[in-house]
Amino acid sequence: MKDDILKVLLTEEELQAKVKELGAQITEDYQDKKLLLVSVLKGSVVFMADLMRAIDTYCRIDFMNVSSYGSGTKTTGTVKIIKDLDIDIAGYDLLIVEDILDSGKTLSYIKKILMERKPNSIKICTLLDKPERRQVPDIKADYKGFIVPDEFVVGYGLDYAETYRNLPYLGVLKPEVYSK
Ligand SMILES: O=P(O)(O)OC[C@H]1O[C@H](OP(=O)(O)OP(=O)(O)O)[C@H](O)[C@@H]1O
Ligand code: HPA
Ligand SMILES: [Mg+2]
Repeated sequence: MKDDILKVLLTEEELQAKVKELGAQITEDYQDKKLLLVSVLKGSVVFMADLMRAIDTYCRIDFMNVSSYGSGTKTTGTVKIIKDLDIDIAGYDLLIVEDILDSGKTLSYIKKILMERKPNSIKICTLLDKPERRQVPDIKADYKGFIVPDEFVVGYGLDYAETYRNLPYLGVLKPEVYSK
């Protein structure tokens, strides 16, 4: 698997240090709030698992599964709900936890449908932001780890064709992997 990686963009140490920083900021900001962390499956699962342990205030967690990339590297533009939240979010301060903000279609769709359910507040925490690829201009992250260049990245939860999510770092694949 490691042989498929062309270059490492963010090391395990860099990712872990940033997660600690984000967790500390969220801890401070949500002291007196009713925090609900909403992890968007499957890409955010690794980030979520680390981030929640870097947060030192009361919180609940829930999961939502949406998908728009199928098995390729381009968004299909249609966001599908595969699994909805389990709990009624009215009155909660939601923090949507995402691995990457790319075209913006996934997060703008999720934010819109969750706002209709009248939570107390909604904010977005994304580990990665790829602003050069944005198609929905008004979607912004409230907490952001790193800005990444316009390249398809894998690892730390992010996949290509459902593979490479288990890499502990973030990398770019060799071009020949896509023609396999
Ligand atoms: O800003 P966008 O262009 O919408 O892209 C971002 C979304 O795409 C990926 O999810 P994907 O739909 O591939 O499903 P996955 O999380 O299960 O990998 C990623 O995890 C984000 O959720
Ligand atoms: O760069 C990416 N890598 C993996 N999944 C993604 N979903 C949106 N952008 C990406
Ligand atoms: Mg995702």
